[in-house]
This record gives sequence, structure tokens and C-alpha cells, in this order.
Amino acid sequence: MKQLHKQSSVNHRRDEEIPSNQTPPYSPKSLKQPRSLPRSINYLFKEQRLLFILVGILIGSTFFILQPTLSRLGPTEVRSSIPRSFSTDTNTTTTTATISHTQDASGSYSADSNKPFHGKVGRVPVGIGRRRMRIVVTGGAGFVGSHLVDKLIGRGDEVIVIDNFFTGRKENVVHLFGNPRFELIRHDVVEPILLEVDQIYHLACPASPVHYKYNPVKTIKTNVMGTLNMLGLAKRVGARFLLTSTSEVYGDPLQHPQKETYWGNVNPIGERSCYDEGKRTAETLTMDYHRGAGIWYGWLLSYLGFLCCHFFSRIFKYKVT
Ligand SMILES: O=C(O)[C@H]1O[C@H](OP(=O)(O)OP(=O)(O)OC[C@H]2O[C@@H](n3ccc(=O)[nH]c3=O)[C@H](O)[C@@H]2O)[C@H](O)[C@@H](O)[C@@H]1O
Repeated sequence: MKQLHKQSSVNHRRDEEIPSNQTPPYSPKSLKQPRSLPRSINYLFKEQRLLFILVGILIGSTFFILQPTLSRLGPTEVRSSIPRSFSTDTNTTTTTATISHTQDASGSYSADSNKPFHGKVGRVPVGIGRRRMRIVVTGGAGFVGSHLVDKLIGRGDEVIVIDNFFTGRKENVVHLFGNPRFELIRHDVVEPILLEVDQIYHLACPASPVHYKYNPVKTIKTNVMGTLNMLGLAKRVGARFLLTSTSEVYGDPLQHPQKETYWGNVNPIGERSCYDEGKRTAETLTMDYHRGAGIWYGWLLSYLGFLCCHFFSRIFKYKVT
């Protein structure tokens, strides 16, 4: 303690030794006289100053002309090298969309490389575009879901994907990692989740017979409890809701093609019922929430047609009330 005290007193003395008049006394600058015009022009022409100014202007303009192009190539808008095709007609109440893909024997997908990507990412000036929406897509890492997510991100919305990766793959959405408008949550829809969103696209469900028959009880649980949870969320936060149903809800139909007024020819106890009846119940729940809670809803029926073992196309019929 004593030593410290000594040290501080020494420092104090040193401070005292510093001469107080080190900084020169303040002397106000004499006021500058405004330059005359010929002198300014002379100044510009000396030492090639005008040339340097012109070169500077040229570099600046080149940067601002090229900047929009460069930003489109930036990391946030980097698109998958896989071209995708998805078109919707939002001006009418009926929307059709087609997706063409090839599927390899292992069940992994790659898009038809001849198809151009129509979902152009354009720059919308601030204040002109519509309000950005926050959308949750369940099953967004799956085949249909990942294309839907691309479309939504492409039009400028924020997307939260919820998926338990039962059949979905991170590879389907990996090109969106790092995009500030994209989030991925590993979550099973049979458990409730609370998110603040404007719209819910509910796609989570094993879709192929191999997968939905693997654990039939889980399949129907996903359809019933998962849909209930998502409808509950929609009611709570006032979100619009879209359910992906299936043409399988008609069972073994006696009508071809099936109209939405047709109720089907179904088997509630067969091996496929976990999927068919699960989707039927999901439709029932959606309509009941719509009637009871006034949720705006839509549904998407998918018709799967195998053209050959490695190629298939799907046509979706989307009806919004
Ligand atoms: O053809 C149809 O009718 C089906 O089309 C799509 O299914 P799809 O994209 O073809 O199938 P997957 O690629 O297997 O995608 C389903 C997604 O749901 C996810 N999932 C599945 C099951 C589950 O319990 N939770 C869950 O998040 C899977 O991991 C996967 O990402 C829809 O997602 C299904 O709801 C619809 O029944």
C-alpha cells in the first residue's frame, strides 16, 4: 500500500514538472479572400486536375451503372443451379401450376435442365411493391414444398420452413441457406409451435405409399394432429391457411375426372387409409375451422401420373374460396 502511495505521489510530482505553456498561444487565422473566377479556372487546369476529376466521374458512373447487375449476382439472391418451373395465375380464383422433374432410382430429384426458371427475381422499388409476408411452409424440405419455398422467396416473402426430415432433404433448400429471408426449423408438426406469420402452407406429410405405410399410425397422427396444430396457429395469429390434399381422398373413384363436388368411393379400413382418411380428416378440420373461426383457406389437390419409371409430372388444382 505504502509503495503504491509513494508511486502515486511521484507521479503527481512529475505532473507538476510538465511545463504548462507547451501549446502555442491561439492566434486566429486571417479571413480568406474569395478567389476570383480566372484564378479558380487556372487552379483547375494546373497539374492535370481537370483530367483527374473527369476520370473520377467516369469511374463513379460506371460503378452505379453496374451496381444493380452485381447485386443480383450477390449471395442473397444466389439461385440453385437447378432450373425450376412453377407458374401461378393469381388474378383468378383458380390457379394451376406444373412442375416437371426427373426422379432417380434412389428417390432423389433433379429438375429437367431444359426448363427455364420463370420465377425472375426483380428489384422492386421501395414503396411500390406489396407488403412482404412472413409465411410458414410445413414439409418445405420435400419435393413440392421446396419448389413452393423457392417461388415464395423469389417473389420477396420471408419463409420459415418446418420439417422433421422424414422424407425431406436439406439439399432441397440448401441454396437458400444464408438468405436473410429464409429460416429452417427441424420440428414435427404433431407438436404445437407458436410463430408470428401471415400465411401457413401446410404440406408436411409422407406422400408415397412406401413412406406412409411405414408407420401408418404416425401418418394419420401427422395428418390429424399436425393439421390441428397448424389450424390452431392460423386461428391464433389470424393467418391464411393452405392445405395440400390429394386425389386419394376420392378412394377408388367411380367418376373420372373427379369434380370437387364428388365425395368419392372410399375404404376407411384399408392399408392406404392412414393417408387417404388422414387427408380427408385434414380437409374436414380445415372446413370446420373455416366455418367456425373464419379462417381463409385453400386446398391443393395433386394428381400424380407416372409417364415412365424415371419421369413424372404433377398437375395441381388450387382452389381458393
Ligand atoms: O402428392 C401429394 O399428394 C403430396 O404432395 C406433397 O408431398 P411431396 O412433396 O411429394 O412429398 P415429400 O417430398 O415426401 O415431402 C413431404 C415433406 O413433409 C415432411 N414431413 C413428413 C412427415 C412428417 O411427419 N413431417 C414432415 O415434416 C417430409 O420430411 C418432407 O419434407 C405434399 O407435401 C403432401 O402433403 C401431399 O400429400
